[in-house]
Amino acid sequence: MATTTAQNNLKNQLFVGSFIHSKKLNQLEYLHGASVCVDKNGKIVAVDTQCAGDVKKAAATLYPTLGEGWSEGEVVVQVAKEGQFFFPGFIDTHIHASQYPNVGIFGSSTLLDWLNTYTFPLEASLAEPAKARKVYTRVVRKTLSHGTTCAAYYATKDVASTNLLADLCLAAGQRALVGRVCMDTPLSPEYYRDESPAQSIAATRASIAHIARIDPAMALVRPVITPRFAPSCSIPLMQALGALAAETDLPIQTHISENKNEIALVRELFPVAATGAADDSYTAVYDAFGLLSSRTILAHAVHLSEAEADLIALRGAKVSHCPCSNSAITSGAARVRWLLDKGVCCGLGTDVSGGYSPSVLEAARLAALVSRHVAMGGDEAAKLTVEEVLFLATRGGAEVVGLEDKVGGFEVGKEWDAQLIGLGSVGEDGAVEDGDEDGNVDVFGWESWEERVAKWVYNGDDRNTRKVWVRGRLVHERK
Ligand SMILES: O=c1[nH]c(=O)c2nc[nH]c2[nH]1
Repeated sequence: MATTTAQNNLKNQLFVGSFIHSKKLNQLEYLHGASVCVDKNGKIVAVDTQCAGDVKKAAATLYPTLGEGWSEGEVVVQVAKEGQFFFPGFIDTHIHASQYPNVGIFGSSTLLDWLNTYTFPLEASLAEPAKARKVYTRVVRKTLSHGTTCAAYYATKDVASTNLLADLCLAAGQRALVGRVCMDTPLSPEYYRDESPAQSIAATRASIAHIARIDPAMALVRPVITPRFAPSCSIPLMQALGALAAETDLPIQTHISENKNEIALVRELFPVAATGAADDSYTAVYDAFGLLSSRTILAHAVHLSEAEADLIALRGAKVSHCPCSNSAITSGAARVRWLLDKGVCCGLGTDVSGGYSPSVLEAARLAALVSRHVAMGGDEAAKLTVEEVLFLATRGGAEVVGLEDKVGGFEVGKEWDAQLIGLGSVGEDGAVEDGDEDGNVDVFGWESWEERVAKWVYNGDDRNTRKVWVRGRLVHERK
């Protein structure tokens, strides 16, 4: 596996072959023998569905759309082989970069003891620069290798290493929201806690300023205001973070209603008399502090009441569904169909390291399985299809992180955030022909395209992710 760092001098590009992307929640569009032209800024300038996979024909139609100043020899052509397809990059709407070394390490814990036993000690240790560099370099490379072109990252409370994570995303060419984690209550140990609300805000501002310096246009990396979750933030800190969000218009990410003991704790720590909230629900607490808006990403949302889901829909806040973590640390089964039916926008989160896998494809697969458990619990309509989980992994995720105008599908005007997927093709002698001997997906040739995609969702992994681009730049290539 090799990850290519971002190239500085991007060329115009022509991609030719099969393209698959979500049209809507329950529909994938299959474009075969098509071509997509991407300009030097990484923007899709033209899509041709009529070229029958003929590069010359595609070039004749599409090159003029590049406008002035291009010449034929300068356009880089990438043709997907028979059976391969381009797919939009995955969007991980909730991942703790700082917890990556702990993937798979959670024993039999549940949220609150998991935080104390495994999570806070590791996160605190990343204040050591060399360790932070090692961990963050690895997590960015690893997620890119799984086709994650955009991630909403939690770092730690340490400003220097949070800034380093932003630097590394930019250098590797990964689109990212990077949040310095705010937490000032005794829920976390003294060695890993903000000294005061004022210090927490000052540190957050320092990280925001750094990210604004390294990527002023927020072309790739942007800051995200990150109250860890209500129990780790005091009332004055929650108020100050709400004010900061109003002042900066930045996105917000936090956790909500993941675990029943956590919900009871929120009720205890945030009585209505102290917050002025409309009621004593978890959602009303965020709302009372101006932290529930269309720019808010709420991870988990497992145990919401009817009224809370309605309030989330009303405010236009978004939900990051984290089926891997919700299963691993036994938080519960989020009712995604119920949220979608209420008009709540949902995406997928790996939630490393509550979740044991950094792969959004794995999150998609687990979203399908968890929805079947919800269905077996009595809600037959809860089952999510392959088309639906892939929508959540791409277009849904794009909306969750506020980038739906830029990424998530292959339309003119969007940026080329894409992955080239190759599945193992079984030959006459039973051997795999596609240089993919070690892959997990075997295609025999008689499957429909819908069946191939289903096999990818249920059996695929990073071995199928041959190339990955962000804003037109090749950021990962599997050798
Ligand atoms: O899954 C989770 N991971 C975390 O790090 C965390 N912190 C608060 N609540 C959390 N939930």
